[in-house]
Amino acid sequence: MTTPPTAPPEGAAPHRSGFACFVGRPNAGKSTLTNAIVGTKVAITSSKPQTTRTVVRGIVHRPDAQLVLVDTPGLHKPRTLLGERLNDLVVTTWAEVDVVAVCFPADQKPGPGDRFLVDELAKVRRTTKFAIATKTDLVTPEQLGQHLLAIDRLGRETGTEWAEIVPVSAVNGDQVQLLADLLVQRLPEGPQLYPDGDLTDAPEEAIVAELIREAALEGVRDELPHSIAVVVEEMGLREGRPADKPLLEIHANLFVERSSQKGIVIGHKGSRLKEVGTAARHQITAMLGTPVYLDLHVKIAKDWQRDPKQLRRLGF
Ligand SMILES: Nc1nc2c(ncn2[C@@H]2O[C@H](COP(=O)(O)OP(=O)(O)OP(=O)(O)O)[C@@H](O)[C@H]2O)c(=O)[nH]1
Repeated sequence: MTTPPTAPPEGAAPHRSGFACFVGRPNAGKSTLTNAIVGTKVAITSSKPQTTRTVVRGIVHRPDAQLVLVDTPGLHKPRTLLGERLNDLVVTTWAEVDVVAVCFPADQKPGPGDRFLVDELAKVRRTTKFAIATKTDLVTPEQLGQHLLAIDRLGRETGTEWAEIVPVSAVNGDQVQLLADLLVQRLPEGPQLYPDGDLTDAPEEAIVAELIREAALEGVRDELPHSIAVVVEEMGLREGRPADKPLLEIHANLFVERSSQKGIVIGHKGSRLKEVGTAARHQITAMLGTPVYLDLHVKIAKDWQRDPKQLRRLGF
């Protein structure tokens, strides 16, 4: 029997591929760790990731594996129905990835916010859970020991089984490679999900556009399966705001193909567009950590999916 050309050489470890996501309180060190694992160039793909509600933050390409790091919006104690629905969305995403890694900064004791997050995570049965003690360079070995014990305790108290508890410092690179290896070990066998070259610098505009598109598709996916495109026209911090009260101002256009679709997106007297705006705003705020002013306009780009010029304009 001949071996198919795609099979790994005999004795070689099988190629693995899959998704992991870092979660944790604001400032836990998630982005810095992502950068450390992926390399200096954090990447995002233009193609749609397999999981629907996530944004690809970076891709680790290795001969033996492809590890795709995705972002989910932050989890918050829900005060409103929308808040609850956003949290449900996060939990759904956790169920779609292979590993969720909770970051606990070593210079802070795990608190009620961490417990809430871990409690929610515990509901996601199948996904592998890692605990990461981040910023280990900021504490003494004794303090780190206490921290690891606290993480272990939190796991037991919430019924969460940590597959690994890994201390890392993204700043001095300590244990970052080990963490990458441990994550890869938990990925299923599978081919590369993205081509090697499929990386560009991560523009926050792309993330924002994707979040708006997701919000706009919510509930109308069947009616408008692929007809919505979003382009962020302008995005920047509003000038003249105090440093501790930044406001991210975003102007975006939502393109549909026909006027009937415009009606669906806008809704009765604009009610639906308002909901879309609110949901997107919450998502963007949760993702980027800055309060957002979002200005959304719906436009028709006739049959954009069939028009190469329009497609380019819309970033495809
Ligand atoms: N000393 C030290 N500082 C770190 C380390 N990792 C991150 N930091 C710092 O901690 C702060 C927060 O790091 P981020 O990576 O932005 O944290 P984050 O979890 O992505 O934050 P949000 O985007 O707010 O959720 C930054 O000032 C980092 O420089 C580390 O390993 N050691």
